[in-house]
Amino acid sequence: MNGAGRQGLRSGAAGVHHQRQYSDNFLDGSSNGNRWLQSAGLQHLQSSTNQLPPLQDYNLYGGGGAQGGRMYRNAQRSFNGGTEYYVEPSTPPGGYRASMQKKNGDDLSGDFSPGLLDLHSFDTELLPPEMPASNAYDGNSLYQPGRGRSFDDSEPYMLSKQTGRARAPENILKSFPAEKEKSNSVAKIKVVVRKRPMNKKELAKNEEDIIETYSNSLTVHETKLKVDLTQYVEKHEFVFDAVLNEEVTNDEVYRETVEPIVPIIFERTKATCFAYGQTGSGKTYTMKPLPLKASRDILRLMHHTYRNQGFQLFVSFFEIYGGKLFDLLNDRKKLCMREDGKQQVCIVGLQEYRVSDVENIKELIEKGNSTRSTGTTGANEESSRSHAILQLAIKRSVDGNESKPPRLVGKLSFIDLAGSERGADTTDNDKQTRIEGAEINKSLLALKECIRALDNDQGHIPFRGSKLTEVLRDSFVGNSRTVMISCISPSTGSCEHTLNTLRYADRVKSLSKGNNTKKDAVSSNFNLKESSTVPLSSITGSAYEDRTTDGWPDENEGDDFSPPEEYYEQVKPSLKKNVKMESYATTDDKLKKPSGLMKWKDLPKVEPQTTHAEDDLNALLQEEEDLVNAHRTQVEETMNIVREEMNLLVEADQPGNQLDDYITRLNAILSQKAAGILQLQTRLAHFQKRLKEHNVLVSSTTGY
Ligand SMILES: Nc1ncnc2c1ncn2[C@@H]1O[C@H](COP(=O)(O)OP(=O)(O)OP(=O)(O)O)[C@@H](O)[C@H]1O
Repeated sequence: MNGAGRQGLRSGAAGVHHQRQYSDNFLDGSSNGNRWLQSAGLQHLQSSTNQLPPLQDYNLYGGGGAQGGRMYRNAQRSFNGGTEYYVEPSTPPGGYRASMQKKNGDDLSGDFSPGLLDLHSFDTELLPPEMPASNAYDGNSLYQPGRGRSFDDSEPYMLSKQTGRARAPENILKSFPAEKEKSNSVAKIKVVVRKRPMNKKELAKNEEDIIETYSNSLTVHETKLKVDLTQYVEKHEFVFDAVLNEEVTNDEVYRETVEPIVPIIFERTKATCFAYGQTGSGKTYTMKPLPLKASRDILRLMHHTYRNQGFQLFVSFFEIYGGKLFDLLNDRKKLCMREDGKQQVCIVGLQEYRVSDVENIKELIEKGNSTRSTGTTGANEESSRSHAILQLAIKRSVDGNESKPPRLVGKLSFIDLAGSERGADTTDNDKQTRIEGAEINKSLLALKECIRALDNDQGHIPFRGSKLTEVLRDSFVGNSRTVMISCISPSTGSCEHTLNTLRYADRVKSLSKGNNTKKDAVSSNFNLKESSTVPLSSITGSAYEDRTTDGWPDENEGDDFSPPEEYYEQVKPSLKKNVKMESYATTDDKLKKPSGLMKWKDLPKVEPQTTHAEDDLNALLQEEEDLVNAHRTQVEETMNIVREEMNLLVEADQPGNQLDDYITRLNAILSQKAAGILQLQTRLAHFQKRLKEHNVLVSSTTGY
């Protein structure tokens, strides 16, 4: 990984070379900075400071061709013609109405005039909470197509065209027992981790599964080298709202993440669900089924709980690539984002479709996916540099008036983020790659900041941090919910990226009020002894063979993705016999760690021979890391403060600006700045003192 290795520590007296990998800088795009601490009485220390984030990169913007995109690239067009459906694009103010029919698999590219989706004028403004019942109308009648199939309330809904099976409304309603109560209990921010199974390549390379999962926590077992070159395992523990292991199906993922927020988007809530993680960790696999499942539930609610209340469902799908927007439901038409006088975001030209049955939605999602994939060169390298955003908007006509455009009630946005490790590519020699890496960095950083602001009910939300957060602006104001799914790969080779992903998730979680996140055990505990004495035999691996050419079972084959029985019989018979559950407290049976192979048994079980000197050095290293982390946080905060100051200056220039208000806010900003600097200075002084205590001399010169 670029920008990973950061420092080493040399113990002169012992004559040994002690190295630790820092892997926390993917967000900063820091390059291969090196720092060498040389232990005291032993040698002096030389430090270089190039590990700081290249701040100027945050200003890089734009660039990028139009070939991004890979979301759901494995999507198959399972819809086989023969089904007629009707899709209505959104009706912009004073605009047009277009309809589209599909028969026998005809292409979807209808004659759509580009719509102007003005999020401010009629979209972001939410309806008042209550609408008089007398004004309610049946939204379906408004767009009842002449031909094609639309939802008819009188018929048993959810009649599957493929199977012809109808589901009884009572059963369906069971899934939403008490929407209102549910909504109150939905956390503002939910951080869920999903671990994917080992794939064929990893198995072929004899890689090990280093992630142990419990119901809401996990442990990463990182294999490291001790000073005497013996291996040991360092444990990193994390706690999240939920941890979903490799046996968890997409259905269960949906139930854990999105299902609880579906009912509350009828209650004027905007919710965002995004997947995050390194390339190949399962973001697309995880995100792909969610919008369809959510739409299905939304339609159920619309046609039962909220029957005849005039709700309508709209779909749009676009991607951000290199800071530019492309409409995935309109031949990758380039879109532009504008801000009006009231600082409301408009995505000019974004096509939005009104949908009334699940098949419509499925078609649109598949169309978007295929547009996305055909827009790429087919190389994953390129595709994982774009963010894909699918939005489901619930609208309602004002006073049942058909001539007026419907107003937004709530919105559910699904975001398949670019591979997180891409953000580290800012050192790449290729300018374009660097720009993209910087944009991804910016997006991830800005997303975290927005979530932080959101959860703290902060007045100022740093949307402008990136294109992604600007686009999602209206999802971060008012009543909103965020679900983050961190996708991780299980294998040894991905350890560093996995830790990065988990640390990012951990930060997001720790921003949340009332979080219960335990810190990464290693970052707060440098007890080498403890991490060395992990009972290696307790680590179980689980893997099973994939069935397709790209190393995975076909993700479209259904949600159930469990290891085939024959895998145990033919591929790893030992797995079945060696099943051994360690006595981990697991509250939820279905999330229990699957039985698996005892791993790392070949690894020498070295008793750590840590000396006092080594402990001291490790302690110093840890403190050094803490200092750098604190510095990083302080830089992030300074950037926010500077943005706030700039806003304040802009406001100060406005006629009629209140001097009192300006003075108060400036005072607050300056105090905040001073407090941040003071805090860092104190920490630095403490670290210097510790270095002195251990006779570590810090030299500012380059020589040893
Ligand atoms: N939980 C899972 N169970 C089975 N297969 C999975 C799982 N997660 C991911 N896969 C498979 O792993 C491969 C990579 O997953 P996916 O394309 O979703 O990764 P990604 O994180 O979206 O990568 P990129 O950022 O490059 O797009 C795919 O073949 C997918 O089917």
